[in-house]
Amino acid sequence: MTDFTDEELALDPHFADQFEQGFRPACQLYLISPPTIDETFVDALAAAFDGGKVAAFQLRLKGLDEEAIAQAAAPLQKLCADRDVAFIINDSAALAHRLGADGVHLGQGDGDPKAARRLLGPKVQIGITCHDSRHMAMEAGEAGADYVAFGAFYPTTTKETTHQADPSILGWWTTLFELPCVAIGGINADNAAPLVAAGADFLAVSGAVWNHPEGPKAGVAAFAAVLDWENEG
Ligand SMILES: Cc1ncc(COP(=O)(O)OP(=O)(O)O)c(N)n1
Ligand SMILES: Cc1ncsc1CCOP(=O)(O)O
Ligand SMILES: [Mg+2]
Repeated sequence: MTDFTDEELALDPHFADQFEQGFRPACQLYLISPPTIDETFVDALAAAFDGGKVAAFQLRLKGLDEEAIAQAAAPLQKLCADRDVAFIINDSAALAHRLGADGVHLGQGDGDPKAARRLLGPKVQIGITCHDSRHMAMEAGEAGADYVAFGAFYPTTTKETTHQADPSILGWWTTLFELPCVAIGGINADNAAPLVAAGADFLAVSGAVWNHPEGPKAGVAAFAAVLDWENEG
């Protein structure tokens, strides 16, 4: 891995190209599936979409083989297409390619982003986990990612996490780079405001929606308090 010096951070031509003071769209919701689902989940997902504007949905099913995920994906991918929500596959560029998904999310151990780009072409979104690392985020940008994901910002029971991110990394990223950044980890409607204020382009959320006491529609609707949905037209 390359180590970037402070001078390189300031002068790297690739990143300098991305530096713009222009328009940045308002922060949006990026919904992540529960780690396990059953055949009724498509109804829960439709209810979640009824709660407010969801920009992207990630199918994140842990411990299932590719065939089982592909089967589960079909009705969910159709619903996303009908509701104009980007359909993102977790972990596997090969599966995203097979399904014709709108994107893939890759962790640091989920394969080479450049190989994923070669497989998926320029139109499919590639997101990369960068934990709390500025270095990983810049490498992801250089490798051609469409977004970088930082986290976990808050304690979560959805995934065992070993990295804790501070909101300042979002401010640092958005000041320097145009490439969107995603905040993830234990985010709910009550603790999201500092992440939005720091510059998160997307809030990636699972438990706050699926475990909301009044159901997923209310879980999504609760984010209206922190996301500028009214101004989006
Ligand atoms: C938007 C987003 N950000 C981070 C992750 C975590 O990815 P990874 O580190 O590969 O861990 P798993 O999700 O695979 O357990 C994510 N899925 N989505
Ligand atoms: C997948 C993932 N990666 C880092 S934290 C996390 C879990 C996100 O789920 P929740 O919003 O329930 O904390
Ligand atoms: Mg992964």
